[in-house]
Amino acid sequence: MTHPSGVAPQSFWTLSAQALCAQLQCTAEGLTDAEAQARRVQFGPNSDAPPRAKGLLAAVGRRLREPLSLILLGAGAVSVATGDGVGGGIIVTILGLSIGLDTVQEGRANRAAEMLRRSVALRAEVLRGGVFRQVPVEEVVPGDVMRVRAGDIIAADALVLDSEAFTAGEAALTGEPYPVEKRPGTVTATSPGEASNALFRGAVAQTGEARALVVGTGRNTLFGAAAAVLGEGQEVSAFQRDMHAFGLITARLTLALVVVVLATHMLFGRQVLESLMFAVALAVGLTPELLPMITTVTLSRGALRMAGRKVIVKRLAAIHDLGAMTVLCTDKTGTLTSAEIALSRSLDAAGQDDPQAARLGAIAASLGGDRGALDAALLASHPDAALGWKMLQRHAFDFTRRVGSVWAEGLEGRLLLVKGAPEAVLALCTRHRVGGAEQPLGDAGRAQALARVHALAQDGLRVVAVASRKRPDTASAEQALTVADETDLVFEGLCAFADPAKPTAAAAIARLSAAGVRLKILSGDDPIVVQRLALQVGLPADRVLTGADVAALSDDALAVQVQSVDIYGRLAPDQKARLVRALKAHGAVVGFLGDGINDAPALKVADVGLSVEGASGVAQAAADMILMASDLEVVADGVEEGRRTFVNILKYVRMGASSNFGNMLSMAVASLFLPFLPMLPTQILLNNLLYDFSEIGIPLDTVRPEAIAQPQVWDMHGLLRFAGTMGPLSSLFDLATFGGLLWLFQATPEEFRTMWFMESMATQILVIFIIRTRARPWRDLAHPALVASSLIALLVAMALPFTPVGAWFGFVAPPADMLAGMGALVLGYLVCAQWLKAYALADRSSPLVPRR
Ligand SMILES: Nc1ncnc2c1ncn2[C@@H]1O[C@H](COP(=O)(O)OP(=O)(O)OP(=O)(O)O)[C@@H](O)[C@H]1O
Ligand SMILES: [Mg+2]
Repeated sequence: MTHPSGVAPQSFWTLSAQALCAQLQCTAEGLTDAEAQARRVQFGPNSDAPPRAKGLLAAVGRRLREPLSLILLGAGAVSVATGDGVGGGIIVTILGLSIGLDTVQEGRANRAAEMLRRSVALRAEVLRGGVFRQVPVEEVVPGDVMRVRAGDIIAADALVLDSEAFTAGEAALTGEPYPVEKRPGTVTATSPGEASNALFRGAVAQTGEARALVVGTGRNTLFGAAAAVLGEGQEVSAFQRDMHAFGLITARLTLALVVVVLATHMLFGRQVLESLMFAVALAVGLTPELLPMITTVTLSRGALRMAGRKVIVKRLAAIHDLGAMTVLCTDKTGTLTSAEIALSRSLDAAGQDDPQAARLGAIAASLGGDRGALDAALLASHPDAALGWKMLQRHAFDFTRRVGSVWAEGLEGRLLLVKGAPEAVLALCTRHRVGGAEQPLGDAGRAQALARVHALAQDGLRVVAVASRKRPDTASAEQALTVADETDLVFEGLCAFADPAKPTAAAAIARLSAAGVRLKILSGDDPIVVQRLALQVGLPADRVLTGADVAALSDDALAVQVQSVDIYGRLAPDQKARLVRALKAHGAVVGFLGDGINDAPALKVADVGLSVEGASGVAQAAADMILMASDLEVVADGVEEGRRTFVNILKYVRMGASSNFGNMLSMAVASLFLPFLPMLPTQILLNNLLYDFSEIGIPLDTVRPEAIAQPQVWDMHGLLRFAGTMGPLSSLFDLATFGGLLWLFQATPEEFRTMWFMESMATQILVIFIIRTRARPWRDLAHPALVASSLIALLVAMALPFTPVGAWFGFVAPPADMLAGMGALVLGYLVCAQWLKAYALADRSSPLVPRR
């Protein structure tokens, strides 16, 4: 078999199909399963990125290479070398345990998320063993015969074998702004822009259908990099940025603290190795090393729960964005309406009921239609309309001009059939058909026709106008149709479609609005139809903007208008995206829900792109989540899950920012004044491991409805306020502990360390039950898993000093009076924390919280 580089991707279109088949050792009949399998091995998966090492070993290796792990390993080795075998063993064991805990948890979470992602992976249709089958895009191999239809993203570089009205949008690849017609044939030009017989991976099929021979896959394609739309390469979300910023702050604080501690110890002439180990242990204690794991586990758990509620998450971080969403923009058809559009009336140019307009429309839909609902409804009304007709040329429906045409030959001779939005089509008509005869159409006639459209729209009917024209016989069938052909038309009549509101829509909108999510309709349809629908589903519809209005507004003016206007009609695809951008500019977190080719730009721009199963490939590729049922109820469910997920992540962050951080800080400070170390390095590491263990139940924790009633945004100020309140509280009790141990009980260094270990474990672990909720702890019970992980960790910490194992760590069994004192302090701390919590968690007045 020839290597892929045997086919020069730069100019494969200059070769014939036979020549390419010979090179690729295949036929135009496609591959068998066995051949495809072998080629998959030989050529690799059809994806942009080289497969990342995902094995267990790789995951462990990644963690071992982190600076803290390396330092710990070094510290362990030094301990062993200096004769402290037990100390070295403990360090390495603790490191191993914490890496193991992390890897297992995260690995499981990642696998679950990956399975979900795969279930909605884009598919391509290829000929295998003689029949067309849907396979994941990754499995397309050179030699496959692939079928591409309107709305698909083209999965591989391929040579067209046959095509029907097929056009492809290559704007992102070649820069050609308009869809280009693709048909079989020979091309001598080497420039890809002129390769009218070639399909390129990453282009978008706009209309029609084609079969093509795959010649290049994955990175062995002409525009491999530009085709990243197919892959999972994704921008960093606001949530990931915030998490990263938080990580950076803690890392800097940790580093500063460690340097200060180390320098001071040196200055005081303490033992170098011991001071170093102490500083390293502090750093380990301070680092929220579980944050990535907790985040991944919580998010993937959220993704699983969402899957149970019919939302499949493609990009995990988008779960948080969904919970933070303040505005949801949606397309109209299919989400607010049932999408089972049916033709309800066909009118002639004079407004009389007459099937001719629908019949002509059905011919055009049948010969050169898209996979949209309107064409489907036309076809359903006249299934046999196109019998005896054949298409010569077509000009693809253009969502910006809202006109499309087909040049067809049939019973009535050669006719150009044009259909589209009434105002657009009527503007191109100079005549209309009255009683079978063509008559001039003046401004008055056009106004009459538009008034009829208006009346139909008032009844909630969407209207499409149909026009025709004889094309001069001199025009050759080869000559492509252009905009210039769509002039001087004869207005044939109107087709009106019923597209009733979904019965569930109003309730779902009310639910979203109660949850702080404002809905806006961004439609390409007639503003009157959109407005009527808005009223039916309970949206304020007193003001409506059209595409023309939007185009006339400056960015600044638009940013103001979008705040108050919720209904938009006659929008072009890029205007949908512009509105989303305008909303984002004002700090809204914007979701977009849509299913069409015309929705893809807006889906990409939105913070959360939502699409529907069965939507066009471009829309699905641009989306972050796929709804398995096109229903706003499902979105509302997803929003809840997104918020629940975020609340749990925040619990972990808050824990780190208060008790844990406070304890480590107190220890660092104490080490400067005490004549001995307040805790041994191995004890700190153990402390940290047990604390980490206590928190692995957080992703499962329950969340009360009132905690997720409003959009959740990451609020750095709120977090600082929290840390600034709870941190000092923790330090206060640490001071009390130190003082009590030193002066009241005159504890030995060993007793001091043991007590301080026990006290800090108890406070750190137990405070989760206070922090996790705004309510009283006993009114909002934690999930059993969190209770279990916390209590187990606590039990181990409390029992250890009384066991022989404790002695390895340098613990001693403390006397009863010290224990009683400690119990009282822990209780006091928890009571104070509960009391201060209301202040620390006070509602922030963030500008991101939406108006109700
Ligand atoms: N296949 C078609 N043939 C003729 N006209 C069409 C066709 N598709 C769309 N149109 C016209 O273009 C307009 C905009 O298209 P469409 O309504 O699909 O946009 P949209 O933004 O997806 O709308 P919606 O919000 O209803 O989903 C339609 O109202 C109709 O007038
Ligand atoms: Mg639509």
